[in-house]
Amino acid sequence: MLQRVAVIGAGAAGLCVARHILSRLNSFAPPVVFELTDKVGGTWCYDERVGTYDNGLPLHSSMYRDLKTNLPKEVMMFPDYPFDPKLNSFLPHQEVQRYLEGYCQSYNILPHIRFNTVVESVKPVGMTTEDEEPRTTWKVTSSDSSGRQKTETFDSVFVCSGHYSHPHIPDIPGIENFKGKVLHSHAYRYAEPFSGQSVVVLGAKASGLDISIELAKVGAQVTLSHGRPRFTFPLPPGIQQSSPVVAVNEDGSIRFQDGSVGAADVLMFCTGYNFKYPFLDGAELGVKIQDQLVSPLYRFMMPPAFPSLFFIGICKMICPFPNFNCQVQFALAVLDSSVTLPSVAQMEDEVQRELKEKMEQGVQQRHLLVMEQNQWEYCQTLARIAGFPPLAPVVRSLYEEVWWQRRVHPENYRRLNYKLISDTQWELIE
Ligand SMILES: Cc1cc2nc3c(=O)[nH]c(=O)nc-3n(C[C@H](O)[C@H](O)[C@H](O)COP(=O)(O)OP(=O)(O)OC[C@H]3O[C@@H](n4cnc5c(N)ncnc54)[C@H](O)[C@@H]3O)c2cc1C
Repeated sequence: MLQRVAVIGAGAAGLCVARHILSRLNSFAPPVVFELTDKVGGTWCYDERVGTYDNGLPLHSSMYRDLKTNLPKEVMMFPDYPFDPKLNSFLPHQEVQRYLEGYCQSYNILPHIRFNTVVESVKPVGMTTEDEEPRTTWKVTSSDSSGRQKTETFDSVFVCSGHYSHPHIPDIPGIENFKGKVLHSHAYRYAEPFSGQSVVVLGAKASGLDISIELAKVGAQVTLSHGRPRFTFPLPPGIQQSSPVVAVNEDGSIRFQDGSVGAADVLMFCTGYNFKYPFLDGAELGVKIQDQLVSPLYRFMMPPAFPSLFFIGICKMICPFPNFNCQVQFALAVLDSSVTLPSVAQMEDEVQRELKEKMEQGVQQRHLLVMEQNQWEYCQTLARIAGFPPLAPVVRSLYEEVWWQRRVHPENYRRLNYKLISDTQWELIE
């Protein structure tokens, strides 16, 4: 019997699931992709509004107007679907959106997407038939734009709802005393309104650094406050670094970790996002869903007790599209039984052992889903077990080159253009 798969979200991850299911129609029925907005692309759909949509749901995308990709298209692409070769390596967000629309068209995914439809609940249901092993099916309840609710049954569910939508705001004692504007990068769209203002940007990862540079360009005085080693590369004029903000004093002034005190018009939190899956009951799945961690997940995808529910793209600091592509192929190999999983107890043990090892190495709980260097071996392992082609070594080497360029020239690295010349080599082009 063909398996019925529900996909939550039509961003890059959900589209990737649909694309691979549609190429395996001997084992799977065409997927049902639920998408709460009226567009594909998720994160890459720029929306000038902030706050909520007309239907009152919170806005999903955290995209800002002038964002350019921080990965070159040569490594960012799905390995089986290149970007237009005429484009530069680093792209404005509109080009990524166009790319995802093209992907959708090429694999004829559009007819399988139910737009303006929000998944409200996903529940496992035990099912036993006479001639089969007991297995789980899933009841998925969704509601469309006219509020009509529908519950349908699926054999598996792919959670592709993204994790850059729910702002993480660290607890800062006295923040209620701050007299200026407080916002999170989720609600940042462009720099002009901050011209001439003093802005303390909290956090210096990708968004913190990029937004600081945008703000400085329009004449804001930026204090980039972070707990990382002080950056030694030149920052543009208008940006100074400081230690983390530890409190806001009663008079509204800001206290930093090194004891200094400052004033600002704006506090801009570039402090990342929380995991939130309002349609899942973690306890029922044996999974703890915390702000910064979802665990245990076998191979960073499946709750051990429910290996027909898959989280795609949950890890941080990865090369997203290639990573999704590996996870999806692995997950489908599990579903069509070309991969046999260990027992539930063994999967649980393995995840707990890995978590324990990381904590013993000093990894903080909120960083347990950060993959960074381990992502390549992870993808390699998925490919080996499920028998699909591994990522070409050039993806890693160019990714690492760009990573280094970004650290040294955060303002200028996007001017470079690259060309892949083989599976193992790239070159810099004029
Ligand atoms: C500011 C910013 C810059 C980035 N820059 C880069 C970059 O340069 N290069 C790169 O490779 N990656 C970048 N990323 C990472 C980016 O998030 C991933 O590349 C990728 O787009 C994530 O895709 P996704 O499908 O997992 O999630 P999303 O793109 O977030 O898609 C999730 C989809 O699920 C839908 N959805 C959510 N909940 C429900 C529900 N209950 N029911 C139905 N639908 C639902 C949403 O509407 C959305 O369409 C960036 C991220 C951000 C936030």
